[in-house]
Formats: sequence, structure tokens, C-alpha cells
Amino acid sequence: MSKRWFITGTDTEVGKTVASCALLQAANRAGYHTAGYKPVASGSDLTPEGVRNGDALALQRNSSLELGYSEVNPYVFEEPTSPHLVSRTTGIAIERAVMSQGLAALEQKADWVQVEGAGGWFTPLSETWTFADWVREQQLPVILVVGVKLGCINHAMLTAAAVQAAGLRLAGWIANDVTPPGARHQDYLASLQARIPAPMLGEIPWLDDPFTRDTGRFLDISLLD
Ligand SMILES: Nc1ncnc2c1ncn2[C@@H]1O[C@H](COP(=O)(O)OP(=O)(O)OP(=O)(O)O)[C@@H](O)[C@H]1O
Ligand SMILES: C[C@H](N)[C@H](N)CCCCCC(=O)O
Ligand SMILES: [Mg+2]
Repeated sequence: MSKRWFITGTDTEVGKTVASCALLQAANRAGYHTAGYKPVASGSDLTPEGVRNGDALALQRNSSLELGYSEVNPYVFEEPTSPHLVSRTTGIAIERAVMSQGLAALEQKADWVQVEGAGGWFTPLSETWTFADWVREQQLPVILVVGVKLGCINHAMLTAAAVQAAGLRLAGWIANDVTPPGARHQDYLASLQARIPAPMLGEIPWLDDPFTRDTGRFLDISLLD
């Protein structure tokens, strides 16, 4: 049985991909055969190889297994907006079955599969369902990435409450420093630690090059057991 995780965040642009790459690096170091998965990506570029999303490419690069692009990212949209909107505009319906088949295929190959969502917990995938509905269907344990800044305590508590209301396990959370530490930084961390009902796996500092550095060392994945 593979270990499976769903990586959500307190918002879009809070470091889910940075933290996902760090988690993959930590799992690689622990000897897992890892695969990253970005089922739905919006905000992508047309390249000679086809439409490519930066998150998916980063997950592909940091997976220990050699994975084809479409294995990592079945739904790729160019416009950087909410998936339900770009799905409507392009006429390409996002189907749960396709998302689930992609996950099942990676589970055949990898013993550690990490799924990155899009935006925050309730990002809509159509007029009638959200990413959270699929996570619930899949019964994935959730890891929450908190972009540490003013406002994140409320967003973290709302997300933790929603995950628990869905009957899912909040397995851990990661503090990601999206700015240089300000005067209240330690107070924010302590406030989050006191309120998020899951272990803090680590803190990723503010870095010049968060995608090219060895960031796995900032996380303790043994806390996920
Ligand atoms: N620890 C960090 N240090 C410096 N910059 C960071 C850090 N974490 C994230 N960033 C910057 O913040 C931006 C957003 O990060 P990232 O792409 O990981 O967010 P995301 O939550 O995955 O966004 P999306 O919702 O689009 O998937 C990136 O430009 C990244 O370089
Ligand atoms: C384009 C962006 N970077 C993400 N890929 C998608 C964010 C969806 C947010 C939906 C919302 O809550 O408004
Ligand atoms: Mg991302």
C-alpha cells in the first residue's frame, strides 16, 4: 500500500509547490519511491512539448520515479484562474474519474504519492463540486501548507476545520516563510502551533531560490506516522 497525501494550502501562492518539493525530497532521502501528482493545473505555458505547468514540472523533477508529463498532470489549462472558470471557457470538463485513474496509476508505481491541489481547500472544479469533494472521495490524509503572514491564523483554522468536517485526517502542517521574518514571526508560529490540531512538520525559511535548494532537510516526515 502506498502512502498517499493531499497537499493543500491556506490560499493560492502560499508555497504548496515549494513545500511539496521539500516533502518529495525528504521522502526520497528516506528511501521511498516517490511520485508527485497535480491533477488539475491552471496557469501554464505553451512550449514546444505542449502546454506545461510549472508546478507539475517541479513535482515531476522532484519525484524519484521517471514519470511522463501527463502522468503527473492530466488536466493542464493555460489561463491562471480558478479551474471551474477555465473549464467552462474551454469546454473541457474536469472529470473525477480521470483524476482518480491518474492517482491509481501512480500508486501502482510509487510507494509515496503526493497530490497537490489548486488554490485553497474549496477551489471549485465545476459549478457543482470542489477539489475537497474529490479528496474526500479518495479519503486522502491532508497536509496543510501555511504561508506565514498576517491573516494566516484565520485561514489555517478555517482550513483545518473544513478538513476535519469532511472526516479526513489532518496529518500535519508546514510553516512556509513567504516573506523575510517580521517582528511578529515567532508569535504567528506559536499561535499556529497552538491552534492547528496536527504536528508541524517543519518550517521552510524565506529563500532566494526555494525551487532549486535542498529544502527536504527542513521537514521531519517521521511526524506523519
Ligand atoms: N520559502 C519561500 N521563500 C521564498 N519564496 C517563496 C517561498 N515559498 C514560496 N515562495 C514564492 O512564492 C510563490 C508561490 O509559491 P508556490 O508556487 O509554491 O505557491 P502555491 O501555493 O503552490 O501556488 P498555486 O496555488 O499557484 O499552486 C513562488 O513565486 C515562490 O517562489
Ligand atoms: C491560478 C492559481 N495560481 C491557481 N493555479 C488556481 C487558484 C484557484 C483559486 C480559486 C479561488 O479560491 O478563488
Ligand atoms: Mg502550486
